[in-house]
Amino acid sequence: MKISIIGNGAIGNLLAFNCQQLKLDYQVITRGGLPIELEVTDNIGHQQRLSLPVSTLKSLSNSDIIILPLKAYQIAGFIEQHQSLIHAQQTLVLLHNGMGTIETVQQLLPHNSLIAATTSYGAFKPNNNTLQIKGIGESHFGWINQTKDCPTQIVETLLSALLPPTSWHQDIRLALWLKLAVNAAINPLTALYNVPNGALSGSEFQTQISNLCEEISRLMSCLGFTLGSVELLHKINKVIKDTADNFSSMNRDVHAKRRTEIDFINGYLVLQAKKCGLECPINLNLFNKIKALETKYLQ
Ligand SMILES: NC(=O)C1=CN([C@@H]2O[C@H](COP(=O)(O)OP(=O)(O)OC[C@H]3O[C@@H](n4cnc5c(N)ncnc54)[C@H](OP(=O)(O)O)[C@@H]3O)[C@@H](O)[C@H]2O)C=CC1
Ligand SMILES: CC(C)(CO)C(=O)C(=O)O
Repeated sequence: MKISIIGNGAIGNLLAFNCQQLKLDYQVITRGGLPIELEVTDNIGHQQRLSLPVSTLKSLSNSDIIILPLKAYQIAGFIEQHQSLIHAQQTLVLLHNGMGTIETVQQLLPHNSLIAATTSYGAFKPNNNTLQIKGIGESHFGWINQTKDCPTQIVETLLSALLPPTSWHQDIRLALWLKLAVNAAINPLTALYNVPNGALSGSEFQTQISNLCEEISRLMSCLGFTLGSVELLHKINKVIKDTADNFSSMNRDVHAKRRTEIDFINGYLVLQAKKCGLECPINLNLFNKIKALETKYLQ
């Protein structure tokens, strides 16, 4: 069973490193297809060199599983552009922060097996040849679509080995919503105030995060997910504590003047609230503020 990893981003390189350790058959599909020598520092400081088996999109069809560890805003473009290279026997795996891409991929590739996933691993790519594994997290997977001939057990075993510990969910959406809530609180606040995640435990942020949890909990309940705002706050504060020294991905994106994933995080929440006929002023305010920042530097 061959795995294609799309892109040599931070999470893509982490997957490649793990494939290599597990001696799996895999290829990394990059835009240029040029060779990449990677120096990997693992979470306990050990260093290893790795020559990535890089291929171009022409080789995409020679694989059984296609993992898309891309930014949420890159998913639709990738699938639209390369749809003709993907055949119906291939299983796609969406692995990104934020929500809103599943529907798009299902529309574009209705006959493929599809898995949605989320991970709390930490990976940092300071340059094209360096990967720093910052933290061993946990990963959640769930089938969105399964074709008749899909080798379910083999796919699950491979993916479970790649980002352990792994949980497989009958309905992945609750796990995705939980991660969405965590990102909706931590990412925009750390980006707007330019602080590490741990700063959000301060009382000046806790009232706003608590109000945000009430907003998200109300919305989740409208969509059929039961999770009280206190439980949500507890989960967010655990991530704040566990990743206290880290700067969130949105903080880093704003710092580097890159596009953020705000449309797929607070933006997705605002859209869903509208559909439910609910107001979500705190999410909307965070969304507008990040959009204003982004618009200024992306012009
Ligand atoms: N890094 C982390 O620790 C974590 C990240 N996540 C989430 O995982 C997702 C991926 O994050 P991360 O790895 O950090 O992001 P990166 O930006 O490092 O990785 C995305 C990679 O995909 C490449 N890419 C995009 N489109 C294409 C394409 N059409 N063909 C080939 N390559 C392409 C990008 O190349 P280019 O730069 O040229 O566009 C880039 O190298 C995000 O949603 C992030 O929020 C979740 C948990 C932890
Ligand atoms: C969980 C969190 C907030 C960790 O920094 C993250 O996923 C991110 O930075 O995008």
